[in-house]
Amino acid sequence: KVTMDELSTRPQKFCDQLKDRGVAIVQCNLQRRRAALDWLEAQEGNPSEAVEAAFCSGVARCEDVAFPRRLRRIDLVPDESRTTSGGTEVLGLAGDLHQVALSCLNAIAEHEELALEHLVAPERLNEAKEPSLLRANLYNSQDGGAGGPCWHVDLGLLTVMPVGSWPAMMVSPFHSNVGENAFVEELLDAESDVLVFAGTALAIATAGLYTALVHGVSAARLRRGLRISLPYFLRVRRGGIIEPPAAVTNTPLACLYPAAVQPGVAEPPMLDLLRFHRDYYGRLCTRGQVVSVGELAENPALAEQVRSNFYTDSSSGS
Ligand SMILES: O=C(O)CCC(=O)C(=O)O
Ligand SMILES: [Fe+2]
Repeated sequence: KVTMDELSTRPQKFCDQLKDRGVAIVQCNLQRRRAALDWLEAQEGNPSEAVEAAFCSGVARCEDVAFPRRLRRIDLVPDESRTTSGGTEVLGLAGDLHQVALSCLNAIAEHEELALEHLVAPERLNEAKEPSLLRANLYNSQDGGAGGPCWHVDLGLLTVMPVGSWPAMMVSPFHSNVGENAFVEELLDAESDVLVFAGTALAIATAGLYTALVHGVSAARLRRGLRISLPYFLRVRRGGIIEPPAAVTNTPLACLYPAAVQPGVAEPPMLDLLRFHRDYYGRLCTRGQVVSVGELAENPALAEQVRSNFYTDSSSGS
């Protein structure tokens, strides 16, 4: 386990763990976790408008989704301002996890001598399509788990995740050194530890030095009752441009797993993610079947579907 102090004093320890196992464990302040879970649990049956109304505009979004499985998602961006009613602990937790995520990103930036900090900035939900946010997933135990574990990678730079109501997340055997236990949350002290792992954007920004962790959620373990998980996603800000590290510009980035790479658009490749991944992985990924970039390129009908149906952003231009 890595302490918050060690992130700045011994960044290599954290970076080695992340690279070797695909996931690192960081000890931090999780005082608000329990109260946040309690508050969220009470929101299960509330109308989504009522959940959002507990926060200032642009801070919360509550959606009941059916894909890839039936669940309620409460997204919260860290925000200093007061809640209008309740929800203080969960908003505070979002802020705490954001700080942990930034410290982790800084450790990578320092150890790898890469400029990464400029890629992130606080944004409200109405300012960016997919800003950095805390996502409370409220899984319905009636779902049945027909979708299986829904293997996927997260789209952002880093995901920081405390233990949910109980451990159910599995890390995939695709990652080389994951170890014996696929249920990595079981390695955590719920009161003080978070899992940290990379998403697609970090894989691109480091030219594959760090790879996105393939993970999913055990359907069997969701049948125990209402389970809440609390991942915090640190993402590239709107307009943030990732330039692959100079030393490795010849790496064929398209093979690093990211969906948003468009080979040959610029030399050396310049990538403006523009929140493409969420659409790609979140909507085109069926039952964990990630569509490859090559497949997209060879299938004009699919490409057109992505362009016209998913890749629209009326507020674009910044
Ligand atoms: O619920 C979990 O444990 C993991 C959730 C997750 O992977 C996600 O929301 O991207
Ligand atoms: Fe995930």
